[in-house]
Amino acid sequence: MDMPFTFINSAMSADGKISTKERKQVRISGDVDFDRMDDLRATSDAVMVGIGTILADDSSLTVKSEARRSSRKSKGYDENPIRIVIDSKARTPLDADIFIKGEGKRIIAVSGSAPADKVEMLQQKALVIKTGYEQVDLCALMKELSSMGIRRLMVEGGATLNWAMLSSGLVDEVYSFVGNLLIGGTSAPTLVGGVGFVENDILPLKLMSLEKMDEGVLLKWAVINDV
Ligand SMILES: NC(=O)C1=CN([C@@H]2O[C@H](COP(=O)(O)OP(=O)(O)OC[C@H]3O[C@@H](n4cnc5c(N)ncnc54)[C@H](OP(=O)(O)O)[C@@H]3O)[C@@H](O)[C@H]2O)C=CC1
Ligand SMILES: Nc1nc(O)c(N)c(N[C@@H]2O[C@H](COP(=O)(O)O)[C@@H](O)[C@H]2O)n1
Repeated sequence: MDMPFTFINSAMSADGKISTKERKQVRISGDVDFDRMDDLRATSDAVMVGIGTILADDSSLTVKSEARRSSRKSKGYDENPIRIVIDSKARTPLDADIFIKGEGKRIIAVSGSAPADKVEMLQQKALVIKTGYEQVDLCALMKELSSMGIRRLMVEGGATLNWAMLSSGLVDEVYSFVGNLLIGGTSAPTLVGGVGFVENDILPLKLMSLEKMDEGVLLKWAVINDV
């Protein structure tokens, strides 16, 4: 089965950090990059984040531009792409902005380790898809998303989900805005977290484009998965 075309979009500091050591959201992008991100959301079938990002940032993942929302509507789509949270243990708060803000479908991807009562509560707010035992089985989930008609998937982090998707060979492209600031801190999350690759398994990239944007640089990379 064809997997969705999947890209990661992220903003990082000049030292590769995507937030602070307290995992607090930092404004790294300028207005132009935020607008570019909004356009990516508006042109995607679904936007995915990890539960760490929901708990840290309370992201709504909505399309901010009214014109883009109207354009989606006029084509018969919901105003916002399907919003997906990767949340093995069903920890997504019921009052999270992702449920409160904006119209459109939500998917909470849980695993067999999610408590039944929490799953039941989430089912009142979203479609709940269960894969895997302890953690969400991302490959199985991606197949299911594909069977639902999701062709273009935007992954918005954070570090742990980025690692899990990349190390499972599920990402086609990575778009990284590099901003004009240094965050520092060994424990501050970087673009890709997780356990990391050993030397023989390091994932190669091909540079697609490089563009000066706001006070930083936008890098677009293709992931070479088949080496
Ligand atoms: N600058 C930027 O562009 C962005 C920055 N961020 C920042 O990133 C930080 C959050 O990143 P992080 O803490 O890494 O959290 P993530 O958002 O990456 O979520 C990670 C969690 O996903 C869950 N998960 C479920 N299934 C899997 C799986 N198969 N593999 C891996 N994880 C899985 C795990 O929790 P469980 O086991 O409970 O399911 C895991 O802890 C915040 O500080 C946020 O501000 C986030 C997005 C964009
Ligand atoms: N692209 C980008 N640039 C930055 O400077 C950022 N701080 C982020 N952060 C992520 O943007 C998302 C916020 O979404 P909503 O505005 O709530 O819809 C969230 O995922 C942040 O972590 N991104």
